[in-house]
Amino acid sequence: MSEGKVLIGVIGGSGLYDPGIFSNVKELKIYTPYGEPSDFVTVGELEGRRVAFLPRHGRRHRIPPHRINYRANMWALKELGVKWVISVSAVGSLRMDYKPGDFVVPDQFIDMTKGRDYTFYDGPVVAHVSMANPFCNHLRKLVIESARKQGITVHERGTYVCIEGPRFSTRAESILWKDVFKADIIGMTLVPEVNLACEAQMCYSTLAMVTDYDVFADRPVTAEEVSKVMAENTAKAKSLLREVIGSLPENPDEGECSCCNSLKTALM
Ligand SMILES: CSC[C@H]1O[C@H](OP(=O)(O)O)[C@H](O)[C@@H]1O
Ligand SMILES: Nc1ncnc2[nH]cnc12
Repeated sequence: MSEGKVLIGVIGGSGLYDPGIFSNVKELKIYTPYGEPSDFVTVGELEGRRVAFLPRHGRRHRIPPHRINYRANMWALKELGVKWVISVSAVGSLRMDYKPGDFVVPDQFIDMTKGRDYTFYDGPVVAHVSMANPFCNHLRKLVIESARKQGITVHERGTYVCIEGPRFSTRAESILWKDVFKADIIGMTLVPEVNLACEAQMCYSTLAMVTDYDVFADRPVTAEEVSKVMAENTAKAKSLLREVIGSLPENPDEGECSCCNSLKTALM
């Protein structure tokens, strides 16, 4: 396979620190204007495509959600030529019918984070990207179809509420997210990854794995529980990634969509 652009990027979340399914693997240290990404980027081949993998918490899960250098991570993927980003995340469920072990492909988010670096456009160039449809619909559809093909339980929609962390929610907060905000799933890492992808004009979809019922349910969630359920389900996540990656176009010009032009109407 020719060296060249890497069109597909995978960001691994809690429990997914190593793709383990690539061949001809190389590890790249990438320097960015924002400092270091969370780890080396592993570039390899899968289903005839060149794919880059980056664990957002670092391989040994050393970086908490509020300390992740999201700008460096997204810059590194863009620098490699990535057009499609599939981000894998562990999430809590805010509804009983989204069960631990199920997958969700969110279509909306609510941002409850407090102090992250949200933009590549800190001035003097200013951009206001649209977040009306924050995820790439083409990529979402591919992820959903791939899950169905593999017989994996997947929920086609969901609003992800992103909290600052690293603590889990109080019971009062959890009930607020669920009953007032009407969010479906909860995590700590979607923002600002999703909006930086948009600013970088990359297509972005999240493959969220439900690891627990959030604390509105009777039992408080623990990090141990999240890791256990994630570990039980990483094989499913990997085979789903293989299916999605194999179904992406080999030619980058195929599948052009509005994500690739998000700056057209955003710059001041
Ligand atoms: C280990 S529990 C909380 C942790 O898991 C999720 O991370 P990720 O989205 O990277 O899988 C959640 O957002 C928290 O960061
Ligand atoms: N219940 C929860 N709250 C926040 N982040 C999570 N990640 C996984 N489960 C979570």
